Amino acid sequence: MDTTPLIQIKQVSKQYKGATFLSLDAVDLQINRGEVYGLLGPNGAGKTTLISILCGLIKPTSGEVLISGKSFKTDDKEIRKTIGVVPQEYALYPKLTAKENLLYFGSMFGMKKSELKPIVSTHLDQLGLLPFADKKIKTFSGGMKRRVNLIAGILHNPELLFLDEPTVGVDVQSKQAITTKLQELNKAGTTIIYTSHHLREAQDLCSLVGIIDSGKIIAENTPAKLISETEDARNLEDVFIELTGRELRDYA
Ligand SMILES: Nc1ncnc2c1ncn2[C@@H]1O[C@H](COP(=O)(O)OP(=O)(O)OP(=O)(O)O)[C@@H](O)[C@H]1O
Repeated sequence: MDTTPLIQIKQVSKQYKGATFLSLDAVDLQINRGEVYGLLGPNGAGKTTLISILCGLIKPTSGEVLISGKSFKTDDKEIRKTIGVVPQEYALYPKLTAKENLLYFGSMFGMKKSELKPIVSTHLDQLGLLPFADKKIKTFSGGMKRRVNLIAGILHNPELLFLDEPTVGVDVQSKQAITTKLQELNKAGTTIIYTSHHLREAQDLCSLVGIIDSGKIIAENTPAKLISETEDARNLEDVFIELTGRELRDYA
């Protein structure tokens, strides 16, 4: 069995061009296979920045990221085959149907149409979307688009899946369909790293939680340990407020 940590983040910092501050400040993190890791933090904490670096979308200013011991600097293509990315913004074409979108995204992973068709149908079915497979995305609700967005990231059965707020702005039914699907993927062996502002959801879903604030990881543990080790905390929201404070985090 491969005992190399799936993700190693060593002293990763990020200062965007023109910025006067660090969006990530010397982050060290190690994530093992099989985890559902929730990256939680207030607005502007650095969650999207960290996840974007981990999936190779942007480069850190300094520090090192290793995925299965490999670096994007030398093994970019190889790493990309093993990861799936579900971004915060929809990556879907509104004028194409759900099925057409998914066949297109699957082809980007080098998958053949004949191979893709049954995979697309299975995922659409499991997420309650099979009756809408041939309808254009522009007619879909937010929750339906989020579910198609998720499928687009998992067609190639990635070993490691990154999701940036996969349940933002969806109704309870869609939220449940998405979290159930994530649990099934994890059971089947996919390691999941995701960001969310839904702390109740993260408490139920995550095996490990990292709380990030001002570009630094300020706490990391299982949800149960974080709750039991924080005085008077009844849930993850209490822990979050205790660690990050009540002050509003508006930024522009
Ligand atoms: N492209 C960019 N250029 C300059 N600054 C940026 C850029 N993207 C993000 N930032 C800044 O970096 C900091 C971290 O932003 P990031 O989007 O990673 O936070 P977040 O935790 O994902 O926030 P949210 O919960 O609001 O999505 C913020 O101060 C943000 O303004």
